[in-house]
Amino acid sequence: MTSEPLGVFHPSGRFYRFTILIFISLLVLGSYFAYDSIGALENTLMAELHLDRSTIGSLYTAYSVAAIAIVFFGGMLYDKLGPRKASLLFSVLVFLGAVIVAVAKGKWMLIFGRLIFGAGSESLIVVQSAIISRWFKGKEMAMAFGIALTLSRVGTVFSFNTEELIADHFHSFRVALWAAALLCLFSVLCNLVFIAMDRHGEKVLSLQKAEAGDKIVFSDLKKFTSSYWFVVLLCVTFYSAIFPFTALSSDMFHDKWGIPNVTAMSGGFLTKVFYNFTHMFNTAPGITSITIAASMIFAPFAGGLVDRIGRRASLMVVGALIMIPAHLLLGVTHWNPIPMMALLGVAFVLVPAAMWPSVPLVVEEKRVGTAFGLMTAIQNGGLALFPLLNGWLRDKTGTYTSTQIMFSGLGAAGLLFAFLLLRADKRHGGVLEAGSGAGSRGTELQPE
Ligand SMILES: N[C@@H](Cc1c[nH]cn1)C(=O)NCC(=O)O
Repeated sequence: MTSEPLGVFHPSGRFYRFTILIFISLLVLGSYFAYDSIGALENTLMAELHLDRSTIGSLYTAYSVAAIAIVFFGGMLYDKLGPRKASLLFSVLVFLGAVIVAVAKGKWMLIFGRLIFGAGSESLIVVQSAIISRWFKGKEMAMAFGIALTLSRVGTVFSFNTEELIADHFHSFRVALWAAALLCLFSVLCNLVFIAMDRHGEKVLSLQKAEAGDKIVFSDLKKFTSSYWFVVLLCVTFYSAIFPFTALSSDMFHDKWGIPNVTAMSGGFLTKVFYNFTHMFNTAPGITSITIAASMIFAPFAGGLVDRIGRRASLMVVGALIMIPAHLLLGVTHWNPIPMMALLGVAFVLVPAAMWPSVPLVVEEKRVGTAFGLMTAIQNGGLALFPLLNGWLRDKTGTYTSTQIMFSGLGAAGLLFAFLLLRADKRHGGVLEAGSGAGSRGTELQPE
């Protein structure tokens, strides 16, 4: 009997797998754009809505508080709906939250919008991680995470480089916030394509029904090894020194170095966008986005490298180490900030590329959902606290020196956790340091 050749677009093939990856990545494009639209528009928002920096920080805090609550209590919802319906529900929440932010008349409505937005957005990111693990298990997993990060970062980089421009061009910051909401709607449409492809793939490949992504199963907590906990601790310290920093860094570049928010340029809107991108190093939000652009460009290559050489814990050590001088020099010197932002960019390439794909390697397969959910909840604890502290310290002291020392300290704590991870991984057989072929999925791991 001759077997039918499988088409190029068969769910078991690479082409199908990577196409589905594109849509699962675009699922969060809008939310990444909208997440940082606050940071990108901070000077305009502060002027137009009479907000202080602590309030800008509190908009990030509201996002993370909602995220922590939903990740802990949203488990039942996942159980009932499954990730496809849940992803749809959460992407609609993201869109709704972005709309509320766009129409908000003052601080409290903005905070309410960010709460709704955060509840949807972080859950969507966890579903995304669980789906990537499911489609790329034992395949190009770190590279897949890298590609997903790249497409997410496109949202962030565009946010920092177009939002002020949109507000400036249309003489209204609301148009810029509506642009963010529209992009969230685009992500809802991408979600529909992903759902169709995932359902088809599941049927054709007789895949196990997709499990709930992020339900926290409390009895699982004591089953996790120290390697997992060190990854989580590094995650919270590392990201607390990145996103809360970028939330206000455009203001720092404007305030401390006098760098403008948009380039003075006449012409049509698209000409201005193009000019702004090509002169990214001349604007405060553009300089903020250097770090993110580095991660956007290099994440898939770093992921491919991690798949091949392993050395995940060592790369996390290097990334955390680089962060310490980069933040410190931004705080205590008046040197050109671009090289420091580039250094932070290197850290932002290395650590996420090695960290997120490490999770499925250090926990048992059936606990991957819990592991990602818990890590996201704890990460958001830092993302809730540090933007507030950043804004508060800046408002109190009148400079960003103390906040930069704080971020540098977070880098030092991250370095300590990365070293402890390296040591714990040695004890657990070096699964994180192993390259392709040599690494196991850690199913034999036992709690200490
Ligand atoms: N939990 C997110 C936070 C975020 C940033 N922008 C939108 N949400 C996260 O940490 N994602 C991983 C990453 O490296 O961006």
